Amino acid sequence: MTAKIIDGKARAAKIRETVKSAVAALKATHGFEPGLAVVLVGEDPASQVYVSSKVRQTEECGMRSIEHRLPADTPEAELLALVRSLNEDPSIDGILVQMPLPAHIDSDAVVLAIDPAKDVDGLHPENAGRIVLGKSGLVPCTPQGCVILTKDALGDDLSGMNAVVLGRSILVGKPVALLLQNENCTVTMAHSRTRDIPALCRQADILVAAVGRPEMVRGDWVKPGAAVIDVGINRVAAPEKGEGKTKLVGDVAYMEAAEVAGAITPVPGGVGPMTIACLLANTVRAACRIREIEEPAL
Ligand SMILES: NC(=O)C1=CN([C@@H]2O[C@H](COP(=O)(O)OP(=O)(O)OC[C@H]3O[C@@H](n4cnc5c(N)ncnc54)[C@H](OP(=O)(O)O)[C@@H]3O)[C@@H](O)[C@H]2O)C=CC1
Ligand SMILES: Nc1nc(=O)c2c([nH]1)NC[C@@H]1CN(c3ccc(C(=O)N[C@@H](CCC(=O)O)C(=O)O)cc3)C=[N+]21
Repeated sequence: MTAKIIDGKARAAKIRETVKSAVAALKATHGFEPGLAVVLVGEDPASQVYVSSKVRQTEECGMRSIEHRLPADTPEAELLALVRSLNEDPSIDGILVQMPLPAHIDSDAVVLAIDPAKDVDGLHPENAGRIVLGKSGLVPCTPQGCVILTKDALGDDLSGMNAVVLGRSILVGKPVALLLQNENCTVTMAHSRTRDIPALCRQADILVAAVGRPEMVRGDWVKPGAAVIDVGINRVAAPEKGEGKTKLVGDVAYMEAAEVAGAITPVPGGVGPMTIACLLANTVRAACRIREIEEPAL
């Protein structure tokens, strides 16, 4: 079997078109443009790339984008003060603080300081709690993207399917597992202490890999016909491209898994672009909820 490739890049472009139309309609009927603030502390090169694409895509959708780049040694108090000023700023509807933060900053304290109504990353305990309760809040972007791509592959009704989620981080693994449970999947969460992960994975109709281990999931871990959602973004050496060259690989050994799976997301071009598209959609949702106006279907 050769898997259908789930084109996250194309799906993300479609979401951005919908967001763009929704933003134009809000401007015409309510006279405002949603605004997103992205905060980056330090000079991590990968983070700089993501932040630049977030800014560009926000503007392409007709929204306002504000970027704050702070030096790596910024005191926690200063970052907290910035977050509070963004909370108060009526031109800002969404706040994203890029993770990870430098070690001297307590990231829990920073997330807690974000107004939950503007928490477009869905990381504030209030939004995290809403997912646990199965209530609608602001849903974290990468997990939202994973569910959309899964439904594209398997159809809207995921009831009764076995899902295995590798990884239990606050940003990805845990919320993905909860969202799939809210879709009536039977969900198993695996992590670094889980026994016999390959056998567990072979039970999965939906296999989500979010561990940050390059190509950890092998072809013989995949149930024939399964949907494989590869969240991992790992930069590894690529000597075949020349000395000192690198490439991006996922947490799944793509070529092997694609021989067995029914559908699979590539890296790059899978979950990554969906994350940013969902961030833009969340910013529009936040802007509408803050103003108590009807939300467009996104
Ligand atoms: N596409 C996108 O938009 C995004 C991609 N990413 C990528 O997704 C990956 C995961 O990110 P993130 O969740 O933030 O990572 P974290 O490092 O925060 O979490 C990794 C999780 O994987 C588990 N884990 C690590 N090694 C193993 C192993 N050998 N066997 C089983 N479980 C293991 C850890 O277990 P334990 O809890 O026991 O330590 C942990 O729960 C990374 O490659 C990251 O770059 C992240 C965010 C967005
Ligand atoms: N508060 C917070 N929220 C996040 O959502 C968050 C974060 N911090 N920290 C870092 C991770 C990582 N992340 C990605 C976003 C887009 C791509 C993406 O667009 N990737 C492209 C290619 C990227 C490239 O070529 O380098 C792709 O997979 O096709 C990847 C990864 C969001 N994260």
